[in-house]
Amino acid sequence: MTADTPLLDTVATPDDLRKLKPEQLQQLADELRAEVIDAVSATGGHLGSGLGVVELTTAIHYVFNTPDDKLIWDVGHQCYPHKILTGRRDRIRTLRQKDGLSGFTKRSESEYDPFGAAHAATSISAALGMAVARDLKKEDNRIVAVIGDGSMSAGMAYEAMNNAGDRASQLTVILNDNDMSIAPPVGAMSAYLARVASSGSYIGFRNFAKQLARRFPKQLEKVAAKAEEYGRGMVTGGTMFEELGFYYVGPIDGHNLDHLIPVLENVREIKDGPVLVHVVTQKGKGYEFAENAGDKYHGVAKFDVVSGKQHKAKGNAPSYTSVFGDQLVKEAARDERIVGITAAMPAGTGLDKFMKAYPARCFDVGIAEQHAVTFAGGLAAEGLIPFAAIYSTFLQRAYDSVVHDVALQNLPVRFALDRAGLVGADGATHAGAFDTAFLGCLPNMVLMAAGDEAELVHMTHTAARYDEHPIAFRFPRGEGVGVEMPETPKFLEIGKGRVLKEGTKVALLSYGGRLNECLKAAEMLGAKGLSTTVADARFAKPLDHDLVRSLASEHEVLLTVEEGSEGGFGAFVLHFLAKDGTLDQGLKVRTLTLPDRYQDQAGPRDMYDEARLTAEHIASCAATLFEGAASVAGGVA
Ligand SMILES: Cc1ncc(C[n+]2csc(CCOP(=O)(O)OP(=O)(O)O)c2C)c(N)n1
Ligand SMILES: CC(=O)[C@@H](O)[C@H](O)COP(=O)(O)O
Ligand SMILES: [Mg+2]
Repeated sequence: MTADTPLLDTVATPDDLRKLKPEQLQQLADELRAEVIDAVSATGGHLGSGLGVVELTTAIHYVFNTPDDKLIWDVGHQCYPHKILTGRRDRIRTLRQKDGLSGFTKRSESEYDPFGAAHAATSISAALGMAVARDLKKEDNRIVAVIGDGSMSAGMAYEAMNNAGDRASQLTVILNDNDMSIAPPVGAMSAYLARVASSGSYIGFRNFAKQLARRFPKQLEKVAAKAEEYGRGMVTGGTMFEELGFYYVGPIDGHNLDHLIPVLENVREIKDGPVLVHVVTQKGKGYEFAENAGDKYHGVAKFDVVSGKQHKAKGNAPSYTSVFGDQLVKEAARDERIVGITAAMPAGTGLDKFMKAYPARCFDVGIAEQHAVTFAGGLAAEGLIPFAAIYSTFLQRAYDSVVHDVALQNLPVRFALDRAGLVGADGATHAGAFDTAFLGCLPNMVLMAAGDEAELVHMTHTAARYDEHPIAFRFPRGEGVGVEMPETPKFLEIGKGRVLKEGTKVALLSYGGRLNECLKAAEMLGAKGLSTTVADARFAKPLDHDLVRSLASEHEVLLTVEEGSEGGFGAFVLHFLAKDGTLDQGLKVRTLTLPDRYQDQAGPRDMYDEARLTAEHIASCAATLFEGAASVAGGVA
């Protein structure tokens, strides 16, 4: 450890923290901040959000009796200071690495993480569930949820507040308002919070304590309470939360421990009903390079602490994200009906380029995937050509919108599904594992997966011109494989794959980003005398029946290979072969998919190795089958 942290060195758990005097807490917070910066400089990860909640984390653990009192972080990307204070400091430099600490809160990791997260806006619902469970069990602990202003743009937060505001259960929601999401925040709610935060000076804790004394424990008369509510609303602007049934407190300077601690101490005494504490913080606080950066160092590579310079590896090929973003801009120049939609991820999805080129045609709807999809449905219904660019994992949020609002009505929404397959350091919560399985069962959907970055150009072009059905195309995180890029994009024939290499004994049928591994596996098999065909299915739906049939009938072994879960492409191929009668003729067929479990974070290569989806594993599976074994050791069933 390089940071000088004499006080922090005495704090292994919140119990130690609670033995400190209040006047020692700022020093502790300063040391904690230095430790976070130092650790993340060595691991990379989410930095700005954690730096912004150093004082808040310190204050919460000081005031609340964690882990008996339950602390639930929304998303969990800001939880590194929390991990350091809750017995995990000795492993903090293993963050996001194989066998190391998760980058998010995780139940299996610590009793101080009562609810796992990584997707936004789950905290209030989970906290309310815990509060109600506590009441039913007649226990007496406190439940605290911390949610960011960006995550407050998600519908689930309001569904939860609507439910909580109607109940008498103790629940504290801390709104951590740093006026930032991943990108600058958007929407009317964000504007409202900005107005509240700037509407007057931060509420002093003395003033606040007086308010509390007036309201608790003796309930005010209904009319008097109403009057007080509106009076406070005019001063602080928190009326909206009050209308939802929350007792609103704030805004409070979230970096001022002298304010935070007494306010939280008072809030801790409130035993009836939900309270919302609005704290204002600065993302990246205390590290000038983060404070000054446009993205506030939301997510960083390893970096040099003194210069702030990140060690970003120079790619050998363009990233899939940038290939998609560039091609969409080209398509948009040709057809002004093309519009783009992102749910708070303009840079991550590559739509930032489109947004810059066509600001009036690009919509950041906030962290609202469900709305994004139905909104795209509305655009499509009126004849526009919407591209909903959403990470595979976040589309999970929007499943009914895809089914009910798009597929069932056969509206030609284009889904650009980035981060398909394993993503590395973000681990299981962010793996794009399931989209082929959950989209492929829907009538009307057309599904494509890009085998390389040139294919992604063609698929973006194809999606832009195809309007018979909703169409989704998936592509991996990170850089492409380095293939030559096409000068002119092609319109791909719907439901037709291609053969890249012809052989006679083994057929490898790839769907998506494992294509290059299949080509390498074919070389390995060739060296063993097993002549191998490699085909790229391009489409999971409609499936290329002629291609599948010919691969099945002209080879002794057929492997399907995909970066997706069971129940996806391989299952569709097997289903077709079974219906077609081809399976009755002695073909040896295996479906290579991600394993049927959630894989912890590691480098992507290691994760694919563990999933047995590298060239070596593919070749070994085929060779073993060819030699007559029924399955491959380790269990590709
Ligand atoms: C459902 C979902 N959509 C998108 C994301 C990606 N994402 C992670 S953090 C984040 C911004 C969160 O902003 P906020 O809650 O204000 O936290 P801050 O980083 O500002 O502390 C987004 C969009 C996600 N984790 N979950
Ligand atoms: C916490 C979160 O959901 C995002 O910050 C995510 O980690 C970004 O992932 P990418 O780095 O793949 O864009
Ligand atoms: Mg924020």
